Amino acid sequence: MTDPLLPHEKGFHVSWDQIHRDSRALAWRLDGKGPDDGAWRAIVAITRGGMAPAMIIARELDVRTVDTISVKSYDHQDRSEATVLKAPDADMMGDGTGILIIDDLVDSGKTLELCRKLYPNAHFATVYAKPQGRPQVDTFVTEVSQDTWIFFPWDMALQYVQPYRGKD
Ligand SMILES: O=P(O)(O)OC[C@H]1O[C@H](OP(=O)(O)OP(=O)(O)O)[C@H](O)[C@@H]1O
Ligand code: HPA
Ligand SMILES: [Mg+2]
Repeated sequence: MTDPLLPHEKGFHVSWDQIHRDSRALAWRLDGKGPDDGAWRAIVAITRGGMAPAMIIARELDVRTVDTISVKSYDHQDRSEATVLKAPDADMMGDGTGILIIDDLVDSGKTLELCRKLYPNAHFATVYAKPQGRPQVDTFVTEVSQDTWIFFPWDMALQYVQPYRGKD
């Protein structure tokens, strides 16, 4: 059966400019919300997707200590069990108090659920959120429907498209 939806109707395509603006908006929401006079002790990016937003947020909030947690949950668009491939510095993390953990998006919530078990007092923030994962995220900017696939600029390239009326 042919799919009734055009590609652009199934996907939410995010440009570099938009991820920059949305990551800045997330930073401004997080500003002054840390436990220590409003300051955050460190930012931890969930690799790989959280790295670009985390860099932008670290710059906006003037946080110089940035670490990573490597979590793998998907092979392309297929979900698998979330596993930690590399943990951040244990002494710095403690139970997560004062740590801002950033990802590009929350979908099923499995990635953040795993990170929350490890660092229960950290603050979890994502740029985008789908409804199923919302309970796992403390702060986000934009919600999209569960059946929308978000395409990030690092996974895309500019290419020619047929005019709309040229399609059959
Ligand atoms: O809420 P969930 O259902 O767990 O999905 C969200 C996670 O999935 C993607 O990462 P992925 O594991 O594909 O790795 P990547 O960031 O390296 O692309 C995305 O960047 C989030 O980290
Ligand atoms: O919608 C998505 N887009 C990109 N990566 C993802 N990983 C889980 N969900 C998504
Ligand atoms: Mg990821």
